[in-house]
Amino acid sequence: MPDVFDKCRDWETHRIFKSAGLYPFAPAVEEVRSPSEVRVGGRWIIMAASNDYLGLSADPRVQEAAREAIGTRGTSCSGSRLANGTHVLHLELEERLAAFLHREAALALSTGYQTNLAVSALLGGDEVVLSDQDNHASLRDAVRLGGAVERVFRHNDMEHLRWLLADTRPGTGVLIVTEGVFSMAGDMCDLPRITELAGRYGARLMLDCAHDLGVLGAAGRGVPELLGLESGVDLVMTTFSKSLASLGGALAGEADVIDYIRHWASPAVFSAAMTPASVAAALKALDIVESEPEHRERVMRNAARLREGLRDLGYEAGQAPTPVVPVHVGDFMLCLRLWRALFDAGVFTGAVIHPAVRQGREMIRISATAAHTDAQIDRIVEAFGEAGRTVGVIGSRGAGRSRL
Ligand SMILES: Cc1ncc(COP(=O)(O)O)c(C=O)c1O
Repeated sequence: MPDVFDKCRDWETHRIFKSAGLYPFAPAVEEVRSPSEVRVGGRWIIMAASNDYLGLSADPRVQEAAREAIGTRGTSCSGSRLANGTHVLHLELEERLAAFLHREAALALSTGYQTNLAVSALLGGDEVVLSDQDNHASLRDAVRLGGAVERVFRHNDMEHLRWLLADTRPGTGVLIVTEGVFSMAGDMCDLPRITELAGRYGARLMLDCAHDLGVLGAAGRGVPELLGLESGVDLVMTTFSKSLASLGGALAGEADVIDYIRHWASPAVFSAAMTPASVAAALKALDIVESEPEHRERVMRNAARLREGLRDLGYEAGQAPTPVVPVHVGDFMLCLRLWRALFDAGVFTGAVIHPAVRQGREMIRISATAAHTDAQIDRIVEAFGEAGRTVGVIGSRGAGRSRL
């Protein structure tokens, strides 16, 4: 009989990563001086891969809120939300989020991944989900868990989406699922067209705002606020692990829908509630998002400075004004070599390879944060110059010589 463990013993990616000195896949952080400076392998280097966009994980107010919650409520809720795990803090966070997002209700779960999985409660065999090709794995997994039919449209291809809507049997419930800011390439969905199509065909729209909440829009409510299209989105999802400097996630929408998910979603029913420290940190970070727009302004300035510097070197660094700056490489080994050269030059970026992206779409992903100083942004750019020349992805004179 074949051994189900056999495949684990000698798989190619594993071998490549080990030989590149990248085991287990990314180096472990030993100490954190700030969200933009960490010690790895005994060296202080610039962190350019963290999704702590507003730099709030280092904010003394957020840290104190987490400490206080541990002091008064302990380290764990030790039970699911439907059993003993709901504390008044969870309810406060849900009420605050619902009010912030101008929705009737919200449900907070222990990770963003689980939050997306919880949408499976809405998705039975009779429903069809129309999903962008570049959607996060958790959104794709939710459809599988629920058992709905998934039809994938080419990334941001609105004509393909329109065709799929027109091709769906009349009377079928349809949920369009996409992301405000796409997690890897940092581009935005075409929300004006999507909301128009959803309205025209009577489909519901769910938007994953993991990477835009707290960052985009005058008040930080993400892409729907930025584009003035909040009423066109039926279900908003966000995580707390990025701008809100914590761990967890939330769905916000109509009260009946949120209650239904709360009761029927396995990830909500069969998993422990967010820890008190995570809830308290997210609540405090939300206060800061609501009252201090300067952090948003700073991260967007840093992202623009980074993009401009990379373009001057000859890199194509994404078009959208978001904190996620992608450097497309398009080759697995080249991506790892560039990542390694950047790391050796003192910059910790994200090597984005399959399965995080489709094969051939490999990239180095940089996250700008409000914590980066101008000097750090300039050093990141400089490192891309050095590393790019070492690996041969840009020419010796930089601009205009890029092979990317
Ligand atoms: C678009 C998107 N949705 C959901 C998630 C899952 O969130 P979390 O990591 O907080 O579980 C992520 C995380 O990377 C993401 O990028």
